[in-house]
Amino acid sequence: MAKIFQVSARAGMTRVVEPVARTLLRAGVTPNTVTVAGTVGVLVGALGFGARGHLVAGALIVTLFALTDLLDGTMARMSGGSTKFGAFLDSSMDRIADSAVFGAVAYHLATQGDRGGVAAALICLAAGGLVSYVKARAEGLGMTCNVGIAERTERLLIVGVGGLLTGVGIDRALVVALWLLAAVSIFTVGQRMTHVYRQAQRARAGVPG
Ligand SMILES: CCCCCCCC/C=C\CCCCCCCC(=O)OC[C@H](COP(=O)(O)O[C@@H]1[C@H](O)[C@H](OP(=O)(O)O)[C@@H](O)[C@H](O)[C@H]1O)OC(=O)CCCCCCC/C=C\CCCCCCCC
Ligand SMILES: Nc1ccn([C@@H]2O[C@H](COP(=O)(O)O)[C@@H](O)[C@H]2O)c(=O)n1
Ligand SMILES: [Mg+2]
Ligand SMILES: [Mg+2]
Repeated sequence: MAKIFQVSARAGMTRVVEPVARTLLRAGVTPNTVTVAGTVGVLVGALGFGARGHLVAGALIVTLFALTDLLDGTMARMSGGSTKFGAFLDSSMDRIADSAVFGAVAYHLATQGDRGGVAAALICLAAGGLVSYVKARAEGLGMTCNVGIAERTERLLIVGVGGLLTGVGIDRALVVALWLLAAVSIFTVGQRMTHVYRQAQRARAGVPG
């Protein structure tokens, strides 16, 4: 379900993303520059706005710059220049951006004296990092781990919608979204670990694939 959403959302964005990617390439901008600039934009939105309680502005700025994550890969593919370093940079910058988003949310809730909300944000921070780590470790060991209900896009969407709703006055929306996200992130860690366990078992038994 999550995969279907991601694939169709990505397909829908292609018509917008490709012309922008072409224009940037013509202007001499490299995919790595877009990767880094997009992350800096997310940091500004999360730390400069979200952490200070400007939730609507924070969510909109983070959304705008998070979407550039679709642009760098497209630019790399268009220029025939997808690189190992680019893939490494993209994934590493994603972790920095995600940490800033959940760190900012935790900080904001701490300034409100909402200890439960801070706990939820910290669980999301840790569990989201684990979701990505388990995949990276599996891939490093030559396995695949492309599964899970709460991949990066879903995690950002859940916290973004929660932040936006609280920003327009629905007080508990952000904290409810964080507890929901904490639960689905932990579940996703379990899904990914189970997936890797099964692959390792099949490999030990000599089953191909
Ligand atoms: C206090 C302030 C709070 C502010 C919070 C705001 C949060 C932001 C709110 C919403 C943002 C939604 C935008 C989502 C854009 C996400 C873009 C994205 O991630 O695209 C990349 C993704 C493919 O990922 P990559 O291959 O580049 O990265 C992989 C990923 O990092 C993996 O992580 P993992 O899943 O494992 O944890 C790594 O493992 C892997 O190594 C790495 O390569 O793209 C897609 O797959 C599909 C793109 C879907 C496009 C989504 C479109 C969303 C449509 C509209 C967005 C606007 C909605 C507005 C909602 C309201 C928000 C305010
Ligand atoms: N600076 C970059 C960024 C990405 N890539 C390549 O694109 C893949 C990710 O594509 P997205 O559309 O999801 O961003 C990544 O794995 C790299 O192969 C790159 O080469 N340089
Ligand atoms: Mg990208
Ligand atoms: Mg990325």
